[in-house]
Amino acid sequence: MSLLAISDLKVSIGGKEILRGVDLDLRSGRVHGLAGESGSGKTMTGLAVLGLLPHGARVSGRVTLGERDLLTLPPKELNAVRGGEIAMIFQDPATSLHPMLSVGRQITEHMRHHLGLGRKQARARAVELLGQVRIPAPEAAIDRYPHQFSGGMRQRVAIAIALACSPKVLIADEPTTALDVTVQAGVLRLLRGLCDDLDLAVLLVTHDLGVMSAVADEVSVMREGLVVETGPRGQVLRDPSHPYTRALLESLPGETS
Ligand SMILES: Nc1ncnc2c1ncn2[C@@H]1O[C@H](COP(=O)(O)OP(=O)(O)OP(=O)(O)O)[C@@H](O)[C@H]1O
Repeated sequence: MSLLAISDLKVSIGGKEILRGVDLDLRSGRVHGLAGESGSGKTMTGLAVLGLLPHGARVSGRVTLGERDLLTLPPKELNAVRGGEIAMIFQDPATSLHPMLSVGRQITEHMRHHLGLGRKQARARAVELLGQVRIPAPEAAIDRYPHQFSGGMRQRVAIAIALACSPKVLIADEPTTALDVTVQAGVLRLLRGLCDDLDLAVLLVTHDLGVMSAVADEVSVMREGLVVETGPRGQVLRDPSHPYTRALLESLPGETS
């Protein structure tokens, strides 16, 4: 059964149709890959789920989490869902983390705000989270600042912040694109492991079908604001039914699955 269901999601900005009726189902304990060329609407889909579309965007359709349609939720309730039940990580951890605050502060602020934890409790949980994302020596790492970590470690910190309130859904938008190839696999393995261990529903947005083939259970392919193909990874990547998916696969240099 789907945990988060997106149906007939349409978004237009300034009269331009960006999403033209997107359907996607996310399930707990599954990584759902969302592929497609640049500009196809992958990021907008993630932002629409979180109610973070650019000012002036018009949106219709349904985004249901349990009984609730997130598109019609009052701002206060949506705010509680965002960061609480649904979290997002972005491509570049250098820009999503605050440079002047220690990583511990960034994790604990989030928990104190959403969960109302006390300072000591929040710090203990932050150490635990840093361990969970495999940051070495978490007790010392908690007092460091983002620039004192490598790119891969910074993305792990961003993941720890995203997990702080025990979300059910994690939207990861190109989480390894800005990283050195040597650390990409480790971050993907971490995401896969967290999905399995925490029973998270993960939406993995990427233009990289190689990344997709490494971790996704299901794959959807977007083109020009529509999902043109959805299915189990093996089927979509080995035996695609849509010509656009075939063209994407043919543009890859090597084997994908
Ligand atoms: N703030 C904005 N205002 C108006 N149009 C926008 C805005 N941001 C993005 N768009 C347009 O929305 C469309 C979808 O963009 P989106 O970022 O979702 O694509 P994407 O598939 O994630 O691409 P990429 O892989 O390059 O991130 C594009 O045509 C883009 O030009």
